[in-house]
Amino acid sequence: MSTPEVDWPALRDVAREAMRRSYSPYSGFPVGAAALVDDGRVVSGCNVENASYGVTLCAECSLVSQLAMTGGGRLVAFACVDGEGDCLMPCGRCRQLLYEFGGDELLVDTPKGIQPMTAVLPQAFGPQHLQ
Ligand SMILES: O=c1ccn([C@H]2C[C@H](O)[C@@H](CO)O2)c(=O)[nH]1
Ligand SMILES: [Zn+2]
Repeated sequence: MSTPEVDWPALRDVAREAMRRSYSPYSGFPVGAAALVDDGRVVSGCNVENASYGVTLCAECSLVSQLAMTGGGRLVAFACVDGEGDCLMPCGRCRQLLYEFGGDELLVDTPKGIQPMTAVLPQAFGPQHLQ
């Protein structure tokens, strides 16, 4: 899929649905994430917090778990929303997490428009560096 057809409004809606499943009693900051997979599947996730705050899982963690558990594949488009349903940038750790499964071509919904991972995580470290 070189220039993937992405239904961004639909992907954002899936992220908003996922956000409603958030377990975030400590921050009060629910997050939902959704991604299109190269076989047409859509995977999603929400943040899951913990009384030991640092153990918290970002929404992207649950998304990549769902990716693996539903058959793997490559991420081609990603959207993340906050509790208002507005576009949210993934944290630094999650950019790395997404890079593993989407690489440079992964398209990310940002407040500045749709951007490739090369803009979201420039000069990324990835599996290619372990060769
Ligand atoms: O990329 C991000 C950034 C933050 N959060 C969550 C973690 C925490 O539960 C809350 C506040 O940081 O937002 C995510 O799920 N993804
Ligand atoms: Zn994160």
